[in-house]
Amino acid sequence: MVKFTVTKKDPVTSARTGKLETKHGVFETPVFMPVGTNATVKGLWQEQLKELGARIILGNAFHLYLKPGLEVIRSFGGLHSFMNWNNSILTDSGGFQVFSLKDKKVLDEGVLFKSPIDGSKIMMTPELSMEIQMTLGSDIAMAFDECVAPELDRTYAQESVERTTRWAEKCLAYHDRSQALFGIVQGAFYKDLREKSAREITAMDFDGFAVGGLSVGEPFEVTRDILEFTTKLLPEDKPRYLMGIGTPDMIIMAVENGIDMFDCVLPTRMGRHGTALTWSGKINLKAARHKFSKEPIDPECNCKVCRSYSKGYIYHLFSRDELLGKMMLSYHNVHFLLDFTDRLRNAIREERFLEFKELCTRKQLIK
Ligand SMILES: CC#C[C@H]1NC(N)=Nc2cc3[nH]c(NC)nc3cc21
Repeated sequence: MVKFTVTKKDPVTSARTGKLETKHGVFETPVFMPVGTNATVKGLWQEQLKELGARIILGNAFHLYLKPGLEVIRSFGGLHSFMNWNNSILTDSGGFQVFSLKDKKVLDEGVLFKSPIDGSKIMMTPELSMEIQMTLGSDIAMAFDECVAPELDRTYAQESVERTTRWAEKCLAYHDRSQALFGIVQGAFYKDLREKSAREITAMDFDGFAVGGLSVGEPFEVTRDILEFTTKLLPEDKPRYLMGIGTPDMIIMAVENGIDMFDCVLPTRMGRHGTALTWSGKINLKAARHKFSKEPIDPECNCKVCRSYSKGYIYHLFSRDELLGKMMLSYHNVHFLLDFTDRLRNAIREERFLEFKELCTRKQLIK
């Protein structure tokens, strides 16, 4: 179970702060959750995540079911002890991952696909997704949903919303509630389908609600419009989670619309490719202009990388494709987003949210 309380509401916007308690600790929201798909946040080890202040990370039912598999996870007594992480974990259900596989078949009982690891046939069902997540022992599990490409026609989008609702009912019927269970609202970019999905999913006994299927390449204004519409349909007293977002402009927009939780692979993915997030925007550490720079990545950042290493050194590491360069930028970017979210939370608490948003606009962190 999770205990969620709203602790402060912004007087002007839907932004709020909250407190979320799981059996692995208490943390404040809005919260950024680093993604640790294969039981690792790529490029950082758990002590570094802890020192950066990460209080909850993501795992993934689909990936962990394929490898190392449930037998190994069971033998370690769950994901927390397997990866030696004693803060909170949210596991995704696999819905999004199976959706991205090319040769899959969506049936009423679930999704039939070939394992990308050994080609074996697997039927991922709502029940199997729940079994996997209960075995992982995460603090928060996600319902198994059908993810569709947003450009799909309305007819299929409607069928998919109906399937996601039926699968949500199966998840609730099967789950033993040994962990919190969140429902996921779908409906692509159709407001009437978003309303239908929100009405059906929030009528069920979930501990929190996620909005899926946004920030998949659509214009920012479309994301904002659909998110504003959908979030208003979610109960105020339960956590609201926007899946898969994590750039400063998306975070500000999501929080302004009442979102409490968000996750994104971007900080570590961008880190591995040489891009750093800074308080004056993104910089590419592979650019030759940094070759002789004695400066830190970001003079406004107090992370260990910015306190000890120069852009010139990191440029050199990337020029030799050295592992350490990727690790340093991943560390810095995760720190940046956790620090950004901390400052955002403080701004809401002190009724300075719009001031903070204005500061981010001036710094060209957001549009
Ligand atoms: C359609 C849909 C949907 C959501 N369903 C589940 N189970 N997980 C997700 C993970 C995501 N990551 C990103 N990144 C952009 N978007 C996501 C959306 C979902």
